[in-house]
Amino acid sequence: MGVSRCDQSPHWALLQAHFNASGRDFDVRQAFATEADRFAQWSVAAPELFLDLSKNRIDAPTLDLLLQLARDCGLESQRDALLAGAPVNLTEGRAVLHTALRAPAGAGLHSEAVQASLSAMLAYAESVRDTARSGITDVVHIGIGGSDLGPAMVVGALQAYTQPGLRLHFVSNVDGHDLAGVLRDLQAPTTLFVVASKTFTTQETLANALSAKAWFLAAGMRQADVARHFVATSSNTAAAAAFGIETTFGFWDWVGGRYSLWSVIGLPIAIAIGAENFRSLLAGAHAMDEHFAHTPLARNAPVLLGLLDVWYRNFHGFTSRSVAPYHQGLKRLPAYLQQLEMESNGKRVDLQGQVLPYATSPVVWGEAGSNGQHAYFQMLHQGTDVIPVEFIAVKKPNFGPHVQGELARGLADQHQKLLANCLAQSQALMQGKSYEEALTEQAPTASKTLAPEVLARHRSFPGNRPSTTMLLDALSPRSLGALIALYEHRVFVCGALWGINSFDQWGVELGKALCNKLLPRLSNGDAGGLDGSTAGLLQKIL
Ligand SMILES: O=P(O)(O)OC[C@H]1O[C@](O)(CO)[C@@H](O)[C@@H]1O
Repeated sequence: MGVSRCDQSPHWALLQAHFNASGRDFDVRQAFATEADRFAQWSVAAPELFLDLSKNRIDAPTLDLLLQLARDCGLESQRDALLAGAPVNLTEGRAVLHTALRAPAGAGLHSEAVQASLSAMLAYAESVRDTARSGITDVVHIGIGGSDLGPAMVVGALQAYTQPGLRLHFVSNVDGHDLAGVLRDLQAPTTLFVVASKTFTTQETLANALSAKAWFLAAGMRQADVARHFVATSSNTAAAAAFGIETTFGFWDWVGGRYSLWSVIGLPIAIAIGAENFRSLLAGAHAMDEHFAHTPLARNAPVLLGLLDVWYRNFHGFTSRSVAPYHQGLKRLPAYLQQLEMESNGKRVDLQGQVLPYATSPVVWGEAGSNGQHAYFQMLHQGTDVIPVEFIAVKKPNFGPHVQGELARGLADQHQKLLANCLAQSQALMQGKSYEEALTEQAPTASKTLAPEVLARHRSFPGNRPSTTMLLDALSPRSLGALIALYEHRVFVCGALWGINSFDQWGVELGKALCNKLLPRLSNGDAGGLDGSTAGLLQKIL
């Protein structure tokens, strides 16, 4: 049966009944005790990564119902429509075709245009990388949201693949401290600015670009130099030209902002890691696209993750999910995922505009491990909320060619510690520590005067806290491409079941409009007609 929303499927009610009967009390520890092959049953090999779902509150009957729910919602036909370029972004009347950007030459939609755009962008990136000829030592990428987070996250993750002597900087915030901090150590003659904005109307980006240009000219450069030192990436080439930028790498309206790192918006990535590595990034993502398109739902990694998200959000009522990448290079991944997931699925009406009676996007948050362990993991282990955690571990480190000898041995040892920490955290979340165990334990730092029973209650852990572990062999352009595409498709799966448009972002418009109205008041001091709080704050600022 085909329904446009998950709650219209009979399996929605069946899932609720199943949750009430057994799902609520599901204990992962018991599941491991009774299912000898639980790890094998609940792990999946997908391109470039291995997914261990076994520490989640899931069993075969639950998955079966979730799969039936997905089929009722037409997940496969919705996926096929997305990949075929149907206008699935209903409210903007657009196709959503980031997958076409990573299809091999000759395959995929718009292939000719995509390959031409890619080749031009990569050729330019290579010319910048030829620092002896280009004279460029620093590239400042100016953009925000989807025109910043993806490139910044990928460049950070692939540091080991970057070229010495060519530094990438990312400026996004309208707060001038961001640009000022970056410009402090730069020289105008050796700096290239890339102004990235799909619409080329974004306040933050245009303000930073104007200030960057003013700094450039004030440093003794001529107007004629601007052409060589400022380029743009945008789907609004006319606006970029009107802004005074001669060279713009264009792209299409069917590339959503938060899905745009695969397009010319990825220029800083290509400058950082080179054309060949950029193509590997695309190839890794394409491999995941193929997995998503052709693997049966029950073994399809993004589908399984998406179904688990629905199970946790709509039945268990978990309000957030924490992402813990155990690789310092992935420290910006949580921020990137916040836009990908929360801008995509932070919606409250269905495709017909009807208010939804169920929850959609969870809060997504996190920090690189092991740092997070010393900040918020206390709450994950003993707090009152259950928050599923997603661990990302990388088997082999790659510190770069400068790491040799004793340092290499020391850092390899640190990597073992990192992996042990990662495994230990998911183990501790699941295992917990019973009151009885805590009672029998000696804790050297514990109070000697407090009753042991009271102490044991403070020192016990409930356990049964769910987690997923994603394992990558190495953090390479290819594996990172696959990882990002996995997340993109998982977000799509959730949106498809929830019956929402995952590809618009009207929710950010109101704040933008009000900001434009407030801006002159900060100069003229007029607080007339404002609400009491905003008027009061304005007067305090002035
Ligand atoms: O690339 P642009 O057009 O400057 O937009 C930047 C970002 O602003 C948003 O429109 C809203 O925050 C995002 O969707 C987008 O990624």
